[in-house]
Amino acid sequence: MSAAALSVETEPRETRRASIFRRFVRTPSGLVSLAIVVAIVFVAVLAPWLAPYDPNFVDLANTKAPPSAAHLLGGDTSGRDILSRLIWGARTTLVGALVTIVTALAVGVPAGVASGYFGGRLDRGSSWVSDALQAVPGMIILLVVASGTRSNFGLIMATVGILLAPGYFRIARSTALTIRNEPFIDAAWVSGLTHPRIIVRHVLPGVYAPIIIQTALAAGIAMGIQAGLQFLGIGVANVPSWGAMMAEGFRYMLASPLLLLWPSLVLGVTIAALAVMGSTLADLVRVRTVAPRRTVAQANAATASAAALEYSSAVRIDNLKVSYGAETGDIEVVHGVSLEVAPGEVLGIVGESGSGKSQTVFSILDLLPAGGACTFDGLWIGGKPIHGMTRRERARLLGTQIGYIPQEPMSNLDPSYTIGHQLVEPLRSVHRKSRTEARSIARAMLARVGIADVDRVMRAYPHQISGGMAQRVLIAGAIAGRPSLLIADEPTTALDVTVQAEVLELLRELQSELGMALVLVTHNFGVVADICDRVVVMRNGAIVEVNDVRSVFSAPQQGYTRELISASLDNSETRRELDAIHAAASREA
Ligand SMILES: Nc1ncnc2c1ncn2[C@@H]1O[C@H](COP(=O)(O)OP(=O)(O)OP(=O)(O)O)[C@@H](O)[C@H]1O
Repeated sequence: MSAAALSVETEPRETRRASIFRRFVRTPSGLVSLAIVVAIVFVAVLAPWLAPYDPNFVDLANTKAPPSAAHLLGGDTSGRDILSRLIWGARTTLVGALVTIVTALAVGVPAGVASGYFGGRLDRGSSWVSDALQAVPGMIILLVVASGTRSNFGLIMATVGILLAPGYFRIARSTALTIRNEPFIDAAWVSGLTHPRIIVRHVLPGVYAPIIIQTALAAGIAMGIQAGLQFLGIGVANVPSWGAMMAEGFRYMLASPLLLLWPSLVLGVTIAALAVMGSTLADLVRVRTVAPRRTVAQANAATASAAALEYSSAVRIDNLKVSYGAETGDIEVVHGVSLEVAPGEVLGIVGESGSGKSQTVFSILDLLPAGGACTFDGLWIGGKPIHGMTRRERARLLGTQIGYIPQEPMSNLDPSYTIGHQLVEPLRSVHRKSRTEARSIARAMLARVGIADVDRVMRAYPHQISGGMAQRVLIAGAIAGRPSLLIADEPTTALDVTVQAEVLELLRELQSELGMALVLVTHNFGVVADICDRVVVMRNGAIVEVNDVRSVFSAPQQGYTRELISASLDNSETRRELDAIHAAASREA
């Protein structure tokens, strides 16, 4: 591992946002639409200074007058200056759209994010409400609200916001659902972050781009609805509005077509500019869409019959059973597994694919996939009984007492944040360190796991570092809280052969230096021989053999264990072989 692996230049988050803005204004459609929207906002804000006349000032000599030097757009049917009314109408239109958007955002986004993130009954309930809202006839609701509130325009526009909220709900829900299933969310949870913090730090940044796009489009829709209502005569008569001007123009369309043309033109151009702005942004912003992986499941309450005894073990689980619901009934995939790891001991859990290794450690971590449920007679972590604890209490052990190193390093890091941020955040929120202290611990941890160029890695985004480096970063994060138990689920499987040896060596060093118990899930007996004190062999969801490593190799009790050992040693490199490969590679370099 060297700093050379960090060849790509680092690009801070702000720079990326700035580059989207630059690309947006470089496209002709982006530049023109933005210029129009900014101009309308400018006119609305400065209406009292820009309007040449009072918008309600009646000059009978100016009735239906054509454009002139004194009245650039002419006069309306009451002799009021059309330009002044259009300028003030911009203000009414923008304020109305703002009320709608703020309401729709405030209702739709939190509900959508919570629904997608937490799922379950909350999701079903909120989705039902959202579908119901979409099914109601909006115009009738608006007319009822208008008559019931004596045309209170603020309330009417807020009602439009509620009717538009399902659009925001759907976008926020689907984005949160996608992000929720990313491994880095589980990794954040395992590092001890709370749900609100994960939502704010990891989910909302993914939601904001599609929401901005939706807002541009919804603002146009809100203006259209507002004009439609004003066209029907809903609104305050002495407040100039584009919709009311259109209604008046419509009545005199044949005799004085300009009366209809001006308000239609400004409304049409504004809505079109917002629509173009939204679609240009949508083209530029790449919204992450990743296939769902796994979600945290509700573990069944333990059928804990064991007394609340304390043990001196780092972890002990008795009679673990894991099952998944299927149409034909529950399918049990782990059948009564019991194991115990002493403080400072390294236990390997080995077995072929599908033997139940990951399900066993996920049960200990309370991270079973959706649909999975586990029962056990007792679970103790750090000697303390865990059965009977709430999920929240169990979650507090993650990142403090238990560290977790996942299989795929890259997908367990949030691509939107720098490595430094992802290491510092749990230290600040879980371990209550100050920013400076957290940064210095993160730097020290990175140096400890063998990262040469700590400063650059702190500033780098996950895609700018290699897989081996990402795994070192995750190891640094897992040990930062000084856990007494470290669980590593095939931590080297996704890495190059040469890097695998280095990462194993690092794990071994850290384990003995920090005196942690280590549970290492692997399918490779070479890894077991290299690092473990004791090994549990699993097959078809059950333990078939438990022994110390020396005995397992010298006198395996089961034919299955013998097969696994010979398959591992035939097909894959032991660490010594890996070391030899690595040494040769270094000599050549
Ligand atoms: N989400 C799920 N739904 C249903 N069954 C599952 C699910 N996840 C795992 N299983 C089943 O549980 C059993 C044990 O899987 P587990 O992931 O623990 O295997 P493993 O030994 O860790 O394998 P690998 O080395 O491939 O990760 C398998 O039969 C698998 O099909």
